[in-house]
Amino acid sequence: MSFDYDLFVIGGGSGGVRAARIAAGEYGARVALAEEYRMGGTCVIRGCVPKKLMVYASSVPTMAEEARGYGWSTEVGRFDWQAFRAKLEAELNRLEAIYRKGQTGAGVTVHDQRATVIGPHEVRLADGTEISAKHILVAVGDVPFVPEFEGREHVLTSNDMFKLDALPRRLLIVGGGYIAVEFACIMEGLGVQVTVWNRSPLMRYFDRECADLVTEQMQARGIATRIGVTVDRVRKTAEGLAVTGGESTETFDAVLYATGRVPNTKGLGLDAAGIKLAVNGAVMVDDWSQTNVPSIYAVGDVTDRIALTPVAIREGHAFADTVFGARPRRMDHDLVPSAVFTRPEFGTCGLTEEIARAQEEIEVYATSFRPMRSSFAGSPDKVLMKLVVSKATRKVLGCHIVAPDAGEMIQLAAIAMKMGATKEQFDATCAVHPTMAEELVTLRKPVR
Ligand SMILES: Cc1cc2nc3c(=O)[nH]c(=O)nc-3n(C[C@H](O)[C@H](O)[C@H](O)COP(=O)(O)OP(=O)(O)OC[C@H]3O[C@@H](n4cnc5c(N)ncnc54)[C@H](O)[C@@H]3O)c2cc1C
Ligand SMILES: NC(=O)c1ccc[n+]([C@@H]2O[C@H](COP(=O)([O-])OP(=O)(O)OC[C@H]3O[C@@H](n4cnc5c(N)ncnc54)[C@H](O)[C@@H]3O)[C@@H](O)[C@H]2O)c1
Repeated sequence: MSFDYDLFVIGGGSGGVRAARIAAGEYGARVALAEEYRMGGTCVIRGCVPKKLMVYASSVPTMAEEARGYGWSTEVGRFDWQAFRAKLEAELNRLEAIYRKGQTGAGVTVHDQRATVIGPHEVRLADGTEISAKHILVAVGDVPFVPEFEGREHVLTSNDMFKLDALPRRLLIVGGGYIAVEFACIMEGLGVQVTVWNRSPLMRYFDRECADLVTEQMQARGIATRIGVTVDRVRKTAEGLAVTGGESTETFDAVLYATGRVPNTKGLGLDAAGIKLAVNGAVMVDDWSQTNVPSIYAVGDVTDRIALTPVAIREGHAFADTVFGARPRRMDHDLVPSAVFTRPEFGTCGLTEEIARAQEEIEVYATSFRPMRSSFAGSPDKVLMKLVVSKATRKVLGCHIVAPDAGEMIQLAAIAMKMGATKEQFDATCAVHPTMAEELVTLRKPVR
């Protein structure tokens, strides 16, 4: 049977572009890709990249404060959101062009429109064109989830945060995961009065001690938090958006919902093609990212495994190696490190103390202190370095860091953990002095 292409990729985000580029560029496959919005996907256009640039912008007042602590007579001045937004848009256009060039340069045919699946080897583009392919890769990502309540149409999602006409004076953020706490710190840094409402403690699935320290420091910076509350309704009034949760009503200029994301499979034709979906719409795949329909694979957030860009990229790459490169490779989802870009940052890899303790006997090594840099500047900020160690094997099961640049530090600690390093091997590594990270190799006695 002959097909128009060897591979048709639906979605030009982290997972899709990597798979398409490797299949076409390295293995010579005939590949087409459809993207309905902007090339690069969530990470490049409305996720990691613009978010991190906003993190940098929002960190400047803290830097200025610190500079004063070091003897500089500096004032931070006024933040110009319009100027920043114009630069951000130019940067995203530049990156989008690079991603597009990466595809066309590798020989991928790009269709700038929506595609849906109409059979095991067939897709239909929004303009009605039908295309056949030996393999189809579903890499459509996920979309913000906003629960049902009265006034839901008045709230924003993370997609809107990069395009605001003006910064709100008073912002309510609902949720307590990555997106909620990152935007809380960003907006506070940009001068917005921020309140966070969540039904459970912030960063619930993270190491409790670390999540609590990040929460305390967010509160110390002036971010108001209300835990154990859900929103009943949002009403537009002359003063702003009146939000009612439980007994009380407060008024804000904008409300951001960051209550998770759901797989983007609505209307994609997957059930009609016989593909098994989970209850939340996620595409069910095996370790090779293959669905129950052998010609159709899926990678990235749409599979609801670990929703991070480097994971989507590796799943896409492993798929291309396996199917087109005759190099069978599976993505290893164990010990994937990540960072929450709060202020201070929170880097994490492996098991939380709570999960590890439920599984086996452990020792916990931890230290919390005011680092030299902030202590000299007169800032109360504290850092926390923590190792969770198996009593039986001595392996470091979890490493959790709350500190400026914790994302950079956890990347390196994760290499040792992936190699199976024991606590004694961490200890055998000589410290770099004076640094914060040296504490990771000088934690002598367990605290628990
Ligand atoms: C605010 C925010 C911040 C984030 N920060 C980080 C971070 O700091 N670090 C990190 O690792 N991860 C971060 N993430 C998560 C990261 O962005 C995702 O894990 C990653 O983008 C997933 O890649 P993907 O290929 O699965 O999907 P996506 O990148 O979402 O790509 C899917 C693409 O498919 C397109 N599409 C969908 N349906 C169709 C269709 N039918 N036809 C054609 N095209 C279609 C979409 O337009 C989209 O471009 C963040 C996410 C958000 C929302
Ligand atoms: N730095 C990073 O790596 C980074 C940054 C942003 C996003 N991401 C990825 O994107 C994913 C999505 O982020 P997110 O913050 O939207 O989701 P999340 O799953 O991290 O957090 C969702 C939050 O919403 C709350 N919630 C869920 N349903 C609710 C409801 N019906 N009513 C009230 N509250 C509700 C949950 O209790 C939780 O606090 C993350 O899991 C992560 O994988 C990663």
